[in-house]
Amino acid sequence: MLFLFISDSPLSEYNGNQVDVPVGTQVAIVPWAIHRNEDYWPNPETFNPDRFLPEECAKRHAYAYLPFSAGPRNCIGLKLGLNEMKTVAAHVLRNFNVSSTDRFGGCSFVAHVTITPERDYNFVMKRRAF
Ligand code: HEM
Repeated sequence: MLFLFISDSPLSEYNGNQVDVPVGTQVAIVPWAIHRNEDYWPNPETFNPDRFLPEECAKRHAYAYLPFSAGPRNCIGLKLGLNEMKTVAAHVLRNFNVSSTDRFGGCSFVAHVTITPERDYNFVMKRRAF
């Protein structure tokens, strides 16, 4: 799926395999919107890691999930980034109980180069006893 922003016209959505793009068109691919498209991600705001089971991934369009972009100019740090995140998450969760009074549903975000929380969120980290 490709979202086209054509000049100042409203967002148009295209669901086929090819589209004619007029000269001068600015094209923006919006992963935030793609990752919340109910056609690919039912209840998109629900935390459901099972979405990423191999058999579930096989059912989806290859470009339905684009955190590292796709194609010849995708992120060269993809594997390093994923491994770093898993390593940090494993170390933190192994050593700390993490809680928060903030709820994800109450979060709001602003669009910068990357999408950023609008404000700080408080977490409590208590070292786990072994
Ligand atoms: C969670 C971590 C990361 C995310 C979500 C991420 C995401 C992305 C995305 C979406 C792009 C494409 C940007 C575009 O369309 O122009 C990109 C490109 C790139 N990323 Fe990452 N990235 C991450 C980590 C890293 C790391 C760890 C490195 C290097 C060690 C890296 C190096 C690059 C480079 C060099 C490009 C440009 C590739 C090119 O234009 O051919 N990224 N990244």
